[in-house]
Amino acid sequence: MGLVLRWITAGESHGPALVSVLEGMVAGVEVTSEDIAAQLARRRLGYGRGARMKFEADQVTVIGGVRHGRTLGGPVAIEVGNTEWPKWEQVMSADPVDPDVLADLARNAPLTRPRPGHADYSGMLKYGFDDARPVLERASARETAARVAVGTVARGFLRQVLGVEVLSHVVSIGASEPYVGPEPQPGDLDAIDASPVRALNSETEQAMIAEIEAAKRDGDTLGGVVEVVVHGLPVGLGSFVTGDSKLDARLAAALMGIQAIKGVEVGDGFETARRRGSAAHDEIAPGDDGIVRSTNRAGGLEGGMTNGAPLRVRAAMKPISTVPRALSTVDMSTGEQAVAIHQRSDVCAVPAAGVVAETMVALVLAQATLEKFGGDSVAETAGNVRRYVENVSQRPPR
Ligand SMILES: Cc1cc2nc3c(=O)[nH]c(=O)nc-3n(C[C@H](O)[C@H](O)[C@H](O)COP(=O)(O)O)c2cc1C
Ligand SMILES: C=C(O[C@@H]1CC(C(=O)O)=C[C@@H](OP(=O)(O)O)[C@H]1O)C(=O)O
Repeated sequence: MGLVLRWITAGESHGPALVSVLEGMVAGVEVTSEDIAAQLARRRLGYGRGARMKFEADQVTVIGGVRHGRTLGGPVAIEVGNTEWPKWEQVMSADPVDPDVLADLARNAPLTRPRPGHADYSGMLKYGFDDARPVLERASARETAARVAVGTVARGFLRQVLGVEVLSHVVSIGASEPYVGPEPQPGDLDAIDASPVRALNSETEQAMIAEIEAAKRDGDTLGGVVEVVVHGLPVGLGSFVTGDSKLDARLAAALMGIQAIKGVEVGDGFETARRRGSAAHDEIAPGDDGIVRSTNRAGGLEGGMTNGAPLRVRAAMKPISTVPRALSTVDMSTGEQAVAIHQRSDVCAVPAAGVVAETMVALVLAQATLEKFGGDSVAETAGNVRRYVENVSQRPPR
């Protein structure tokens, strides 16, 4: 399947910068460096993040594809500078480094003890490295900053052509009781962002904070579950005709592509598998203004297509792999039992993962929107959307 919208990132966690390119975006999407910086700032927040979030800043430079606050139709390229770079210049230099300096670096900071739960072990074997540095630098979730940068353009596009906002909230952290209640509305996003754990209500928020505090005290780490919700999508994004055009498949792949995401649920997900069919689907009834459904167990997706109900997908994040209470491993240079390195790390990054999950959903939805409606400018795509929405009849025949 040829994809009309593509994105790619490059860069290492402690390199000079991360870069991302978004190809296939129409002209006329309103986006500024401030908009990108604001999304990057949301990704840095959250109770339980580690020291690096405090002393490092994301420096945004739009390299191409945008002029006077609007996209031009060509590839959009964004750089997110790592302000920590001066301290890492020798360790991460792209050019050969003096062999004595290199030997010194290896002696003082040998990364020969792969950390369980990270890419270290398989990456060292696969690429033939005797050191985990070249693996962890790219495997690090620092890379998600570059995704959030181009995702800001996708969010602007969705807002302008479909009038939708992509939002998320944290459902649970560790063993905290999952949030149960009405799904968030676009107007709730500011309040969610103001919550230190991006929770929808204060009761779940307190339970989540308590979980993080307890894990921190025990030298441990946590994962959790986030939910992404989009209201107001038109019917028919994605398709049932092939497996790889199904929107649920594409959303799942995009969410699973986020570091540490180990499970994805669409709508009621795994809970649906426990129900009988009569209590698992969303019955259809005629309403005054088109058809109505009294439930949304499917999370707005049937047959790989949006069905007009709010889109609702969840992603489960495993606990942070770099556990302060060091895990057992093997020193690859000696073959001896050892403990994994721990210098610093997040206790919990679930609130940040929610912002990254929003980003991935926004990118996939922008891709599916461009596939269905085409166009080279916001005006053209929005016009195509308007004609379709006017013509598509959701009314049952009378
Ligand atoms: C926003 C975010 C922040 C993360 N921060 C850390 C961290 O500080 N320490 C850590 O060990 N893992 C962190 N991770 C997870 C690892 O990057 C990830 O588990 C690792 O690269 C292995 O990949 P996998 O879990 O997808 O198999 C973070 C993930 C995300 C999404
Ligand atoms: C830098 C970010 O996240 C990092 C993701 C990460 C990991 O292993 O994934 C490990 C930590 O970095 P370090 O090992 O340098 O302390 C996090 O701070 C970021 O999100 O901007």
